[in-house]
Amino acid sequence: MGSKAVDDLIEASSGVHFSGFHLESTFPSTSQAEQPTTSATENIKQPFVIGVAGGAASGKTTVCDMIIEQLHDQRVVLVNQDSFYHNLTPDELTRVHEYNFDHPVHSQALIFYVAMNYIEWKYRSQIFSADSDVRLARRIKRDTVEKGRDIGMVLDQYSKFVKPAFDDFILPTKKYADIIIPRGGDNHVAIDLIVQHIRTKLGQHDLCKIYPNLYVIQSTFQIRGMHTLIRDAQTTKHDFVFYADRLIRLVVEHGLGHLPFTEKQVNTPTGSVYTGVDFCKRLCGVSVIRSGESMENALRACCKGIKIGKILIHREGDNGQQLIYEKLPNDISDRHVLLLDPILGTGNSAVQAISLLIKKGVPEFNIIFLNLISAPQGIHVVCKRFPRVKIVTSEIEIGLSEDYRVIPGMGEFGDRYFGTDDD
Ligand SMILES: Nc1nc2c(ncn2[C@@H]2O[C@H](COP(=O)(O)OP(=O)(O)OP(=O)(O)O)[C@@H](O)[C@H]2O)c(=O)[nH]1
Ligand SMILES: O=P(O)(O)OC[C@H]1O[C@H](OP(=O)(O)OP(=O)(O)O)[C@H](O)[C@@H]1O
Ligand SMILES: O=c1cc[nH]c(=O)[nH]1
Repeated sequence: MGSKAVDDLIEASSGVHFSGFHLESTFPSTSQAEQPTTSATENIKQPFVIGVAGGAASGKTTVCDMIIEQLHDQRVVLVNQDSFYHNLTPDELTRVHEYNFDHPVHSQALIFYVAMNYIEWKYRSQIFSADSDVRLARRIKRDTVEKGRDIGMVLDQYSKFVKPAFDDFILPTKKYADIIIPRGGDNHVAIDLIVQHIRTKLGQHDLCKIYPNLYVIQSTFQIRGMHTLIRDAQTTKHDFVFYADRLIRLVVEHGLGHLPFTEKQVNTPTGSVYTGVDFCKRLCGVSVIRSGESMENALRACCKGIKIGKILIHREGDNGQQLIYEKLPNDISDRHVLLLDPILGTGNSAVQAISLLIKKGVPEFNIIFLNLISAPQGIHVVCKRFPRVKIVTSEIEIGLSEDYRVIPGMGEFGDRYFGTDDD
């Protein structure tokens, strides 16, 4: 079963097993997402499988592609039954028009067909286009125009194999469907609802429940307004810096709130005693050059005279992370470290930076990583590897694009903040 679909599935989910019907991947189940645990690595092994069925050319692939595109989540993959056909023997190839591709027994897709009927799916969805005429018309068009087949053969195959197989194997499964999508890819409302549902199941909205060390600052319309401005491609550099600075200041203040404190009493001018707390003394900042440097002023404005170290990581594509430069306080291992970088994308830069801090003797639980926006992928990577590092962010994103840009994101933060973009 070394098909590309299975390879994609294995590649997309680290630690995946594919044996028989048992898939093990990194998808969190809802029940797990609802129960925070202390070990973030323990609770993310359950697969979430959606079975999709429907007549030939009803739009299954189209709908699945649309859902996957909207989800922007590398954890979501399509396992297409078409990838599981047996190779035809030379004898079968000579009589290919007599071969019933639509009968499940003639392909390894049988296991999926059986699974569809007998396994207790997390969720079954079924797609039916408005009627069989539409499907037949689409099939004729696809097979003659795209595959160059003769129309007589297409109709012959339809009446001999496609229609009976639909009646025998597909239509009876309709009663098990949780959702029926009329009009396939044209049904944007149904697709949008399914996308929202999967997002919830994947915990994209609620990563804080999976990872107790992830803190997203409480959103207000002011904060949403600032995000709207910095994400808008039309925003001028001047405004981008102004609103990014405002947001950074909020994130920094929130991050400082996670430092330990000691109780302190003071006498007020009225002669009364006020019982409060004393700020944590042993701390420093570390900025990831260069975007992280945009957060230094806010940290200095909040913590008078704070020491700030620097780390430069060179990034080539997704994998070429390389530590180029570091200058850190000598006594960093005795300090709480506020790690500064406005963007958490794949998490590779953050992993490099945090690994260096740990190598320098900083305890993992003394590191607070401050950023403006975080992609779920980066959160998973950092939280799994360093479950005791705190991440403070102002918004969680939808995901990453194929070239590892944060989506919806705000483009190249460093270029927009420091004015080195082309415009
Ligand atoms: N107009 C229109 N065409 C669609 C729609 N959905 C799918 N199609 C077209 O119908 C054809 C078949 O769609 P697919 O998504 O490949 O259907 P499928 O159910 O995966 O097909 P099989 O793999 O043959 O079972 C393609 O040429 C699509 O472009 C739709 O909602 N409206
Ligand atoms: O999570 P990752 O996928 O590693 O991406 C995040 C990194 O990308 C950005 O820097 P960038 O490489 O754009 O450099 P810059 O700060 O110099 O603009 C950001 O400041 C992070 O360091
Ligand atoms: O989307 C991204 C990803 C990395 N760095 C950025 O500035 N933006």
